[in-house]
Amino acid sequence: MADTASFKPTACLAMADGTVFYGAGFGATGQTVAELCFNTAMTGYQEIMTDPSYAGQIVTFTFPHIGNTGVTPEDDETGNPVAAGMVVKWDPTLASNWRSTEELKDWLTRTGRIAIGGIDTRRLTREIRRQGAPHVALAHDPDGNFDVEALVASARAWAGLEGMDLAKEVTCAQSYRWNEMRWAWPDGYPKQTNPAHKVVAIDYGAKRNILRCLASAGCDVTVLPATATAEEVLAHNPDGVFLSNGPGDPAATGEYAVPMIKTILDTTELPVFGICLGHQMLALALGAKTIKMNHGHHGANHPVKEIQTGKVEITSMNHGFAVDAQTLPEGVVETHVSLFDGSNCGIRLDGRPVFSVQQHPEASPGPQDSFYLFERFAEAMAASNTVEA
Ligand SMILES: NC(=O)CC[C@H](N)C(=O)O
Repeated sequence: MADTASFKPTACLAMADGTVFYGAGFGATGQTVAELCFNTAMTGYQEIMTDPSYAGQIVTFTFPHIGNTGVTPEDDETGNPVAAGMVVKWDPTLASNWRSTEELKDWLTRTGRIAIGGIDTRRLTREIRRQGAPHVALAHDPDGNFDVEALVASARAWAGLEGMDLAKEVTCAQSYRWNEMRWAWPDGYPKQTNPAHKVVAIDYGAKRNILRCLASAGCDVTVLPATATAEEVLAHNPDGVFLSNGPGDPAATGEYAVPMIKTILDTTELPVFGICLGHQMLALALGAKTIKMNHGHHGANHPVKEIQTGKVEITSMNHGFAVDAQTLPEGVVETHVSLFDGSNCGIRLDGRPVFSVQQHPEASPGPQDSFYLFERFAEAMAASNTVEA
């Protein structure tokens, strides 16, 4: 048995309500303040940590074996981890995978992300559900010196994600082209050499695998920064416009993104497809409202029903806000619904090739049931090109 009497914590997680968890720190030292969420996926901790949608959030992993596949640059959803920190049950498992190029611990240290192990993640998850996405301070000090009152005070002082636009911080600085497709054995990521559709993708914090799925569905993708105007989008003469996932409050990001989306909808007949934050902002542009959820959806096995077909897809989810289906105006149809809590998971504009979903059809990590949505977008672009011709 471990000698608990001599255990000296090297990390501390302090919640705004005064609850404190002690554990063993790893990764970077220092402290950070963020919203705490939990993710139930059994694989893909690297993709989760590098998903830009997690800016401003610390992720509790409910699956206990974290670290066992190490880290490889091939699995990054963007350059570096974006989530503010990591909470796990045990010390990270040593990497045991042929694709791994670095241990999880070393990667977190190198990229400046704080982690805490040795936490009763089941108890913590119940706390997150009870309190509803609590604000927390996470500190890692190898000497174990913590000013707990100051940590609690900084968690209390943090303004929270509501009203926060984080897309501006994680979007690309300049536009770029993308032609890499989905992973295919044994070649890794093949290139799309014969694209059929020109797509402008707005990067509110886009995951690479979304861009890969677009390329795999036959798209030649040009990625533009979050603040791109409708004129800048249309200057590329696209066949369709894609609105990406991203962090923060859709209403705050929508202050500049929604007018752009509205102009595209009002002045063109172009197909538009949105995922997650992109879905929420399309809904705002169509006149609906978004709401903050209690503890959100973060996992890789969330059942979503497509209302028209009754078909259920198992999906990847990562959101803390949702479209309020009660506020959808006439002409906007609810297409998908969460079977966990009935929250809205998809909309379409009646009679137009304009649609979006809350789930992550690119998975990464997670099941690929929803890939058909990329094909649907490609089909919509093919159909609208035929009409023009
Ligand atoms: N994955 C996302 O795009 C997340 C969207 C938004 N930031 C939310 O938390 O709901």
